[in-house]
Amino acid sequence: MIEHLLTLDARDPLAHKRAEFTLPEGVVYLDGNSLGAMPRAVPDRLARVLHGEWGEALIRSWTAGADRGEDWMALPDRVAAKVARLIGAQAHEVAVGDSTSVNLFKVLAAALHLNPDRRVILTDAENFPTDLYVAQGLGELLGRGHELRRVPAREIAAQLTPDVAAVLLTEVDYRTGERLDMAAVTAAAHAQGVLTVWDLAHSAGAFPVDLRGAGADFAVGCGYKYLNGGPGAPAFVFVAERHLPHAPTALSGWMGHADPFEMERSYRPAENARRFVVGTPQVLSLSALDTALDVFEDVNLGDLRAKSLSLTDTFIELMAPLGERFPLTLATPLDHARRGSQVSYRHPDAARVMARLTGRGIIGDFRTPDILRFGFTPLYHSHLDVARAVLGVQAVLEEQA
Ligand SMILES: Cc1ncc(COP(=O)(O)O)c(C=O)c1O
Ligand SMILES: Nc1ccccc1C(=O)C[C@H](N)C(=O)O
Repeated sequence: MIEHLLTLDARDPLAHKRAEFTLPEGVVYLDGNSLGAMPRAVPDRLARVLHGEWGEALIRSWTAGADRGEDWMALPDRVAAKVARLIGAQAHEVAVGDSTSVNLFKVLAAALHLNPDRRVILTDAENFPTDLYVAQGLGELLGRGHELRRVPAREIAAQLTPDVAAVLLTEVDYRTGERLDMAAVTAAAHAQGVLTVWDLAHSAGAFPVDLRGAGADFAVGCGYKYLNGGPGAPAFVFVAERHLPHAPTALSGWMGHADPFEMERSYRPAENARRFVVGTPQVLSLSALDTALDVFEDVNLGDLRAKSLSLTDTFIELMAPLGERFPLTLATPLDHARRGSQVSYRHPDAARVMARLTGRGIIGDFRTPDILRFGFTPLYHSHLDVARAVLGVQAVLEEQA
């Protein structure tokens, strides 16, 4: 078996990418779906921004290099263009800034505005909490009788009734790693006059996303997971070109204005998705994300997906014998089309198992109530790492038995 894994690693077209990350010795880091590892080039970039651009050039950095598009003002747009490639969007459909939660509020507000005669936001009952809270809060704030209707993900297509304004879904479930069929759900929603809002937190950078191909209306996602932008990295927002002229910005700030330094008395939004940038761009964290995204520059996204599936297949295969000896139940679909880039198991004592695994340097996540979650990152994992992780799980389960 080990020979087979070594052969897979020897043939891995992405093997060289690992050297572009800083990872601690002796750790198998299976938590890039919560906080991605640090790309090696980030500290130097931040040092340049801190000492040169902030320390020396000071206020001039907002506009210095504008002719080459290197000014701080254009930084959100440069980062947006890099994200666009990873999510199958055009650069002018993407904006970067704020958090995923805040961006969710903006696009959901726009979607509800574009579908004014309907009052239901349909969502997966098990959606990530922030998605549920933002939708609930926005509905209450609007004070027009909006209802957040939570149904099991599998029933979404059957629940697209004429009262539904928007469907809010996370493409890859944060607990089980189950991936929804974005194109099919979007087509079904559109057939019923429903707009779609996709949360790509566990998709962007994990595999190629095709928002345009799917015909999606709106999307958001995190900068700090598979995009490796660092803790609290700015998030992204996608608005399909056809909605841009009509999509209102619930938070209309001066940095989303068509010409911020004109200081006009009334708001005139930028024509592109830049209108969804609200206030002053977070230059330090945007710079880290900008450099982190360069890691993807020479990456073929088909290779990324193929390797992700090979890693998760290998993990599932090597874990199978443990499932016969211990109370472990696979929670992730075997079907490739329904899988993201993580594998999860249910275990009655999952919290303790994960604490012990972490103690051994196998870092994954426990998710309430009983989920052991292992995130695989095709840019910095080898098949040998997968085997090390399984040996760690075996040791912990044997210790606990
Ligand atoms: C599906 C999903 N949406 C959103 C978030 C996070 O949103 P924020 O970055 O605003 O905390 C996460 C993880 O924290 C997530 O898993
Ligand atoms: N942003 C965080 C801050 C602190 C701890 C975890 C997170 C996560 O991102 C969790 C992740 N969304 C998850 O799917 O579990």
